[in-house]
Amino acid sequence: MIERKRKELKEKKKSGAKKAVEVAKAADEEEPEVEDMGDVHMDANGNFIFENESGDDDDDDDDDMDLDIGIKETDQDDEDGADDNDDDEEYAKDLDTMEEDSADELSGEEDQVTVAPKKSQQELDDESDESDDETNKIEDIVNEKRKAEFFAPAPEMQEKEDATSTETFTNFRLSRPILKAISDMGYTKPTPIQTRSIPLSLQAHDLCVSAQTGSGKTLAFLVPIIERLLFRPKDTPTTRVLILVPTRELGVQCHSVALKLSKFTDISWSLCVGGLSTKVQELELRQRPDGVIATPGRLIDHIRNSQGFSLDGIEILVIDEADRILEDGFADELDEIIKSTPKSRQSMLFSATMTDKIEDLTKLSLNRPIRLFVNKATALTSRLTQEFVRVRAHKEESKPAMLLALCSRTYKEEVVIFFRSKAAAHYMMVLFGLCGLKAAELHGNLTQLQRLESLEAFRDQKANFLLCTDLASRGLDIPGIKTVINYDMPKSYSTYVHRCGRTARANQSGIAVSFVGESDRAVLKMAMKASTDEIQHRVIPGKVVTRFEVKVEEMKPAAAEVLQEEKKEKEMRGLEMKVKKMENMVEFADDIKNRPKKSWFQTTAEKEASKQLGKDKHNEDMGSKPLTLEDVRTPIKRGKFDGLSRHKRRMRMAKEEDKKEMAAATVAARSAKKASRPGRITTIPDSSKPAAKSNSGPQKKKSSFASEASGVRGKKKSSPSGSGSSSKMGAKSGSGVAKKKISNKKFKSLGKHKRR
Ligand SMILES: Nc1ncnc2c1ncn2[C@@H]1O[C@H](COP(=O)(O)OP(=O)(O)OP(=O)(O)O)[C@@H](O)[C@H]1O
Repeated sequence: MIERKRKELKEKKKSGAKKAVEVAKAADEEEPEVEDMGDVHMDANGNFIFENESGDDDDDDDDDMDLDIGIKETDQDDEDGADDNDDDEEYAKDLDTMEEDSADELSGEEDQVTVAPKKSQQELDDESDESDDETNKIEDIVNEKRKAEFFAPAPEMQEKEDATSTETFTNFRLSRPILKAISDMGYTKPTPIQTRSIPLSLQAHDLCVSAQTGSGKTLAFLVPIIERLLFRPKDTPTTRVLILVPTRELGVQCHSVALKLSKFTDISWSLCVGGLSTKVQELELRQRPDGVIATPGRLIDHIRNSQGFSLDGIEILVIDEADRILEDGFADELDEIIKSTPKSRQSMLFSATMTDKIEDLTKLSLNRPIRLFVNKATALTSRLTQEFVRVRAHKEESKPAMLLALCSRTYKEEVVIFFRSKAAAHYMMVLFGLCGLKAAELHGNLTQLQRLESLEAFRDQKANFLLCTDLASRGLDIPGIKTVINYDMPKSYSTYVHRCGRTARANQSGIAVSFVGESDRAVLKMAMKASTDEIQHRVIPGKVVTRFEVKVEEMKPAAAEVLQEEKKEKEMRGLEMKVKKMENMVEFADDIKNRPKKSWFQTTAEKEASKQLGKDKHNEDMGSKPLTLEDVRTPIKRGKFDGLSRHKRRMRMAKEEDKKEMAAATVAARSAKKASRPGRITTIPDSSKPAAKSNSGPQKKKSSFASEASGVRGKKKSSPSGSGSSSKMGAKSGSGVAKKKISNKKFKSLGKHKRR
């Protein structure tokens, strides 16, 4: 009796699952294409067309990733030899829960925020493709050995975690003027990284330093530099210190801290970054300032073209955000800079995501550097709350509405919002303006003046929102930023760390909210793995999103008008500049002819290639094989298994081999069978038979965001409650239309083994 009942129940669930699969599949086929933000254009109807500016294709790896909710996992269970019915039951359970928890069904107007259950480190490690890879272990051992040879051992005291407790700045035996400046700036105790690195830096050790964002690395390198500069020989002015930074804004910021710290000294600093007057910088450099803070490109320009300027006297070189400068297409510039400085210099590298890869570091000709990794376990502080908002593939176009909902209702001030492209940031800036939200933008399409003005407006709280690209992701220190929103999730975890690090700085707390789409799960997974704290899942009620979608629709014509006007203005400005240039060429013809020819470090094409190289390398997520510019100049032939992890590559290769063997065996069996048959006399084609149906069409993958975000994968048997928290997470759709959209019409028509 019990057995019969159980069977009936199973049958019922099974048919329910199939029905759900059908509904989901049908909805899936209605899904619109995912919109990719890029350059904004307008069509004849005033609708916006986005062109992907970066040319990046997010979906490269999707085929290789286990992304599906239910379906893929069901298939996996099949491979494992699990019971078919159980698979369907589990899948049905997912879908059922999703219907219950759909964001559309949220009763109030309030967002729903729940804690995503955290996976144990063991579970996450087990999932990792390469964690149990024997070859990796050997590689790790070899790498560790190489590192032990390359780095000098850190002094014992450096390992103490509570190093700050009794330390004060006076313990470093700093000179009075600098202690006075520190006290003037309001600092009483050094931060852990300052405690550890300042004494070593004062002893002129080479350093590779990694410490959390906002932990005071700038002071950690500036204080000992200024202290040492106080004792410089003063007979001939020489530029002894060079600080390299990746962005102009970071240069401006670092320069301002250096000036404050040197306030009571006679130490001079010069700022050499792009976008500011080369002439003024040239004049300053001629005075041989004690220290120069520079971006690599502008510095090269000065080395080559500013008379009398050289790096011959450099005694201390600092590379801030060193992993960025090492990876981001700066390779050739960095080479030239390193070659121009004396080998005897002291070198210090700083970053929150500092690489300790020997291949990257050897080119800097470091002298047995000491590696200081403070809080190595996580580059993000525990004072940061991480939230994720799921964006389903078919709801990508609702992102502007979701963002406006978030910024109008929840996070209303001191918010930095990151976009993948300049155009997307600007488009949103227009929408924010039309909505009456006070915003400023910061990206590479602005002039340097506009960039600095935007920063100032945001700093002075004249703007509540700063809409920016990754230009602002590193190093910027704006006190009081409460929230960081990743409108587009970055492609690498290190960028995620730096973006989130714009908040929760210097012992303050902060929130990072990320819109996570189907292609962003790799970074989400890494964030979950790296986080020692709870991660929240935010759901914006469907009706709220719909309301803002209507608003966005209504604003489109006005936004189009604004963009159109801006375009015209830009064209006018371009024309004016051309006219001015021609006038100058006529007026100063002699002068121009007699000027020494400027030498450029890279041609525009080479710069582009270099940039692309940087992008690719950056996206490799802390890099693996060092690429050369040549790799970019000559198109790389991609192998069949390129880009796959070793584990996946081996799986694929094994599968292919199995396939080949099977095919060979089938052919052999067929020909043996054929050979044993008596020979035919004639063959009559049977036109009445229908052609065999092909079921080999491409298979669309399904989402498993819920399981990723909740930390529970598809084989829900591990959940003791049996409720399957993954299904719960999945149900809380950001847009609240979960039940409608997972379709399986196409799927249903196929046999289960053919689905695979
Ligand atoms: N000893 C200190 N005591 C209190 N606050 C400090 C101290 N040192 C630095 N700060 C403050 O901490 C904040 C972050 O410092 P800083 O910009 O140097 O961080 P960072 O580690 O370089 O961050 P990022 O990795 O994002 O570049 C600044 O606002 C700075 O004023």
